[in-house]
Amino acid sequence: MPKPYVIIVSAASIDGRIASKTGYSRLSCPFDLRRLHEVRASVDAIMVGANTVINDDPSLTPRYVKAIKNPIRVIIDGKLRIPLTAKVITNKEAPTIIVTTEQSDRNKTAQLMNMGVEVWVMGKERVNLRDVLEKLFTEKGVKRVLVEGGGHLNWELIKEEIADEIRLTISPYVFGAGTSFIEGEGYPTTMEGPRLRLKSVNICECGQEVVLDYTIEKG
Ligand SMILES: NC(=O)c1ccc[n+]([C@@H]2O[C@H](COP(=O)([O-])OP(=O)(O)OC[C@H]3O[C@@H](n4cnc5c(N)ncnc54)[C@H](O)[C@@H]3O)[C@@H](O)[C@H]2O)c1
Ligand SMILES: Nc1nc(=O)c(N)c(NC[C@H](O)[C@H](O)[C@H](O)COP(=O)(O)O)[nH]1
Repeated sequence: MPKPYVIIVSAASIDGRIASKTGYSRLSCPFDLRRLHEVRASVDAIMVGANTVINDDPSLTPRYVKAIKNPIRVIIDGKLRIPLTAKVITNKEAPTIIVTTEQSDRNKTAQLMNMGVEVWVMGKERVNLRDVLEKLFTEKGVKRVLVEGGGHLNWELIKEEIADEIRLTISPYVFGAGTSFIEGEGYPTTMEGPRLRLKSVNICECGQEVVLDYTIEKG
């Protein structure tokens, strides 16, 4: 089945953390944020996990650049934990789809739908991310997806061999603990994980951050 091209973009400390142990996650400099918004403007959908919405309350709009359209916001939230006050729900600048499972509260589903949000139930206990991408492709015409984390969602997309490209900015900070860029049960050796191919390395305009771009080899 066809699926969209999937790019994961994050910023990490030099020890690979995208958030500290207290959930602090502002790592990108203004130049890097602008670069992130350029990617937002180039995609049809932006996907994040529930914890990223709960922690950061992002708008997920490409507002730092001139964009032709606002991409669809796709929130993966197996138990419908995100608050009804989240900007992805209350801010109507872009459509939002929340993807959940049969575990979620039906009342909350109804409330969300009343608030103009599309809710997709796609799985008994876990959302099947490949199905979500195929549905986005076939029903919404989504050809390119930007994934903005967090670590657990990133892991699932890597594990399921769904991600096509990784753009990781290394910022000049150390957290020593917290959420890793890719956070899951992990691979025992380099043999089990995906093979990455370096596409480009750039020093950010701020002079302190390094932007790594890797494609993920298939098969
Ligand atoms: N620095 C950065 O670039 C950056 C980017 C994004 C997020 N963050 C930070 O990362 C942290 C969040 O990361 P995280 O790893 O804790 O969470 P996450 O954002 O990856 O969300 C994980 C949650 O999403 C839901 N989910 C994901 N996949 C699912 C599936 N297949 N089925 C059902 N539900 C699913 C579940 O509720 C799960 O608990 C936050 O602190 C945020 O600030 C940093
Ligand atoms: N590339 C990147 N660098 C960061 O330093 C950071 N914190 C994120 N995090 C991604 C996550 O989705 C955030 O919540 C949004 O970056 C905030 O999104 P808004 O500007 O509010 O739309 N991403």
